[in-house]
Amino acid sequence: MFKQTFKKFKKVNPLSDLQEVIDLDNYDANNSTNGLCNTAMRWTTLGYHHNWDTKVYDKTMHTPFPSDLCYLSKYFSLALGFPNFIPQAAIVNYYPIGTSLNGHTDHSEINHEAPLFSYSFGQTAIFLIGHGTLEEQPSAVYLRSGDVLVMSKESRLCYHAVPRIMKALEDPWNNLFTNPNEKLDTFNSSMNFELYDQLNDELFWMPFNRYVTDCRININVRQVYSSDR
Ligand SMILES: O=C(O)CCC(=O)C(=O)O
Ligand SMILES: [Fe+2]
Repeated sequence: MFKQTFKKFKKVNPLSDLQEVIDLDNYDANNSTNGLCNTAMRWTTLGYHHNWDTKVYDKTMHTPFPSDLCYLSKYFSLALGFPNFIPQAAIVNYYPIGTSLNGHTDHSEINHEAPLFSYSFGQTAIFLIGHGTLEEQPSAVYLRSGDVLVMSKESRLCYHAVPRIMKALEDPWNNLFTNPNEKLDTFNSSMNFELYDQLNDELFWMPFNRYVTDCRININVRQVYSSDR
């Protein structure tokens, strides 16, 4: 998934600010910079692309939604009582430590009944979740690597923000792949085994590991329309 967003979507996605996050084509394991000393927040979009200028999803701007992210989101939506959820669009946010995201609501989707699923990887975020107006006090929660946040029902249209990315106390992303039996988990039908095996290859994993050592990646998945179009 990260490889896809770093490499493929960087090239083909017209609505992306993904520059110099990791240059996989020219990555040099002995060079400590490799575009990683990036201080700005970057983003890219998947599926139906959100146009940040017009704030609408343009139906003509569509690229296939990644199947692994689709399976994952359907798994959570089914388990949490939203069996009709259709993953149609995602925003991938890349946050170096020290960056932030201003308060906003996500209301550009036509369908506000469907939940929004948000996955966090790498460094820890302080996430503020507010209410329907800016007058009410928000609550603060940590979003750590592996956390899944669901915004559904009344929270779907609430104000939220990421005021700070902080250094995580642990790096669980580095001990995920030690047990081969993990391959037999729930997702094995949707897993890309070739990619999974590459994760044990230190050279393959190194650029991603170096990136999440100082940065956070958030992927948030939305249903835009009422049905599949
Ligand atoms: O990074 C996060 O946890 C939130 C991102 C977000 O709110 C958004 O992309 O709309
Ligand atoms: Fe948001």
